[in-house]
Amino acid sequence: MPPSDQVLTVAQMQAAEQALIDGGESVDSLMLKAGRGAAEWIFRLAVDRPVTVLCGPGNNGGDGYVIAETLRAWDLPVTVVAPLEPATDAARNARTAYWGGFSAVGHGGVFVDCLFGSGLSRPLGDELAGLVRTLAGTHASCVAVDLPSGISSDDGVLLNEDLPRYDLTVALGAWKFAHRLLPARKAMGELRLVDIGVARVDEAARVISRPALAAPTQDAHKYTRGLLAIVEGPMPGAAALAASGAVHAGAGYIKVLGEASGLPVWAVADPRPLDEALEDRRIAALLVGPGLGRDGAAEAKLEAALAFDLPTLVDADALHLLNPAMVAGRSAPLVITPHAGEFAALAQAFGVEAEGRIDAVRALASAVGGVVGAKGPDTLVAGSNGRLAIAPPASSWLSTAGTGDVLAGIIASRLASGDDAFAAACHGVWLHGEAARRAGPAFSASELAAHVSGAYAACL
Ligand SMILES: NC(=O)C1=CN([C@@H]2O[C@H](COP(=O)(O)OP(=O)(O)OC[C@H]3O[C@@H](n4cnc5c(N)ncnc54)[C@H](O)[C@@H]3O)[C@@H](O)[C@H]2O)[C@@H](O)CC1
Ligand SMILES: [K+]
Repeated sequence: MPPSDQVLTVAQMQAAEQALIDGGESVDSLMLKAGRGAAEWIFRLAVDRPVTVLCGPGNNGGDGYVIAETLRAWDLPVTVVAPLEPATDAARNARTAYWGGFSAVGHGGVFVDCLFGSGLSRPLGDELAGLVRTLAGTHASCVAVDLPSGISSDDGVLLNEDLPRYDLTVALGAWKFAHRLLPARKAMGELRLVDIGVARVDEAARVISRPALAAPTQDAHKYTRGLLAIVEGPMPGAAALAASGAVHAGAGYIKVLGEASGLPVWAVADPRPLDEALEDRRIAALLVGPGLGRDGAAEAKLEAALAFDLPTLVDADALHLLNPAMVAGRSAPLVITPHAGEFAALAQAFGVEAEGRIDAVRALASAVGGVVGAKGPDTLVAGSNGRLAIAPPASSWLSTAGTGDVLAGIIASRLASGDDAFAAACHGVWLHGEAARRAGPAFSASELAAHVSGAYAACL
């Protein structure tokens, strides 16, 4: 089986294919594996309906001829639409080996898009884009092979407007970024992966999967499990929500540095001046930002918190105050969790200029010297060393107020429990997504927090 959690760039995919070719495969043999693997999924979807395969000029088109011939041999009615001649040897060979018919358009059953895959370098011209739309509109089901045509593989950007939605996308050899990132992911329907023998690529991005977490040891006490201190601001509800997320995610003791009115009874308030409160040597990790405000007092609190050089998560309001001087000279782990708006403010404060979202997230992690959890419907986690992880799709019900505070509490709790910063962010993102799945529809942030322990139980 291919490593099903790895996500490859086009360049990494080409290098992986080259490694297979160096090991004795040929492009033609890889195309046969890819095409036949895809044909199996299409056969299941088609049942006995006719199939129209749209074949482009490159190796994605070559896959299309293999698919068409395989389905034809399995007695499905198949036709090929080929607006462009094959332009690679492997695609030409695959076309020669196809014994079925051609037509200008097909209609009825299943449309299989093999026009372009990872080699698409520019938007589809009007004629080709129109053909894809027509075929999608005249068939009951649509399947994309490797990628829907018109999508940029490395960042999931749509190169054309009004692209069709597919029922199934069959990825070949490995996931590409477009399979995991919006807006492309929205167009793909169900995702399946065909094994062509691609090996593990060490430096590849990963999809975040269920972590293996430990239960407290027999001799554990609240301090060995980790004391998380949350810096309170003028909006204490946010700190309380973060505390609720944190208590279910591993830390043994949650302290709120402030007046902490309205806190749950299990959280301990420390109303002393922040400098004094931070002297507590038992603090294993700090969370600063939720409900902090953005005024001078908030800035002073953030500065004081970061100066203690403890494992720290900076979130929410504090992300609008963070600047390079505050993180210079720190050596303890740092995690920041900006949503898109906070990310833009940080990119400006840290002078980050990058082309696409992935490069920008990596560049910010490097500039901050920590881990960035770039929150959104397709959350990315980047380490300052270039490591990258992508969250699995999560419940859209997470789009409600306070869920970010809960996430901050969960990740900070993992930091207090001893996870390294990258693991804390990945584990936290997974627990948060799983808690949302368990919470079902239309939950409040506090209900979400209550489901974190169930998500944790799934990791034991
Ligand atoms: N390289 C390999 O060993 C394998 C590749 N496979 C398939 O090969 C695909 C990649 O093949 P290619 O690199 O040939 O790429 P594509 O098949 O995506 O097509 C690239 C071709 O289309 C042209 N092109 C790009 N954008 C265009 C546009 N907007 N309008 C018109 N022409 C355009 C390019 O000049 C090139 O000739 C993968 O997605 C996968 O389906 C699989 O068969 C497995 C093996
Ligand atoms: K395609």
